[in-house]
Amino acid sequence: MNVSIRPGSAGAQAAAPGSPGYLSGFGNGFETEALPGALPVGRNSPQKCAYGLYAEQLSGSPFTAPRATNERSWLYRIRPTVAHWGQFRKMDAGLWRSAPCAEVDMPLAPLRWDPIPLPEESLSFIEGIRTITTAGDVASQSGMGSHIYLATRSMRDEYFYNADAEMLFVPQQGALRLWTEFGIIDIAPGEIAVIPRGVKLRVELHDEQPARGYLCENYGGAFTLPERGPIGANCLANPRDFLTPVAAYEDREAPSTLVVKWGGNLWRADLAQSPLDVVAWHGNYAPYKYDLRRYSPVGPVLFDHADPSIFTVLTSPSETPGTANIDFVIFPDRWLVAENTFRPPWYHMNVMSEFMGLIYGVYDAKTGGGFVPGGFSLHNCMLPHGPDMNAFEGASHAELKPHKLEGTLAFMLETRLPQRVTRYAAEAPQFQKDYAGYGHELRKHFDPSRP
Ligand SMILES: O=C(O)Cc1cc(O)ccc1O
Ligand SMILES: [Fe+2]
Repeated sequence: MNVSIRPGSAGAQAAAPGSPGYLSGFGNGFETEALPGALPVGRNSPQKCAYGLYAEQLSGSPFTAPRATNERSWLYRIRPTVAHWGQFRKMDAGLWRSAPCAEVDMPLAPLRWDPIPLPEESLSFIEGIRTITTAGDVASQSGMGSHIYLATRSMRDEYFYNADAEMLFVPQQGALRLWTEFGIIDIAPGEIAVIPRGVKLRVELHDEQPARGYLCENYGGAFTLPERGPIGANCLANPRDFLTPVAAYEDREAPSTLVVKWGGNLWRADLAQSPLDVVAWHGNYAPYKYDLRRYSPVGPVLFDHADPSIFTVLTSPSETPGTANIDFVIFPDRWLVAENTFRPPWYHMNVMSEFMGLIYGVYDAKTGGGFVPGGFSLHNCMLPHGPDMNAFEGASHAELKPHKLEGTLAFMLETRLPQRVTRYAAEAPQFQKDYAGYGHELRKHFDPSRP
């Protein structure tokens, strides 16, 4: 295979031999070329591109979107995408579902699952997607899907792109190498990657070790950094920690397949070559990765428990300001210092719907067991939830000296739209039937004679 990796612009992060190189920044206008002079200078569409390449624009926003949300890149490639096009046939989507998907009714209750074990069978990333929840409508470009991926084999001559959604990868076990049209991204648990709508890729397993993780399909507005408001110019997720790959291409003529997710269905066509043939590119519409341990949390330094929005890494906006299509929120290592405060999350009901996962460690609202790494929970629109009995009793009596939460990383996908559970998730043996009643373990402490 002819694979070329070559950092293209000043500012590329130094790459160890064999590892990909990256460009730093969020939403920058990047430029990178794997062969010198492959990028046209000062123009996008020269009469003839260098090296006999084709120019192709990939538009992630309408042409007329305001500058702040206008996203597009120019790709200089061996063949334009239209030449990587075969006879597409609808294929079995396995356990991958898209909204709207009203397969089952679930009890009005908090819902939780144990981790789905990695199977022995051979599963590529695409074959191993199991949808847990869907929200909104893929055709109206609003809402999301939450999935677990289980992968036991690498995609070799198999390529994929998602026309329905931007994809947020949240690995929980095992490392992945994402070979994208824009270059190569390596991610491991603790890191995330975002692949914009329409970007082709194949997913390899590191050392062929099986991998499991969470995948969010974002049907709506592209993920962006939240406003920092009075926090100012620093902390939370800092733009420089987002890494976009330098250009790398495959010049590979071999029988291959391209799977496209479009309109909630999967379609497959045969190709005679790799479509990851982009030799150079420039623009602001590109995949990226981020190490969640670089997140600089800001929180209460005197008393009370702030809203979890202080831990927003990325937000997918809806048309209504402050009302996210999806907020991607994390609960990372941090110091708890608040005085005279019940420090874990409070009991609450929320118009937003909360899907949670645990990458590692213990989540401070659920110390009684049951929410374990690889597991997940759903606290849907206006359904009550909060700390379990163990967490409540512990935090109500704890000595309030500064305490560090360490070795923990939970996350939440919080959407304005109610989430529907798939039949697969409802019937999975990992569904915890008794979780619905955890609130009943909370004892009555009321005593009118003790103010
Ligand atoms: O439900 C949860 O555990 C997530 C959550 C955390 C928090 O600190 C405050 C509110 C909230 O919904
Ligand atoms: Fe919550």
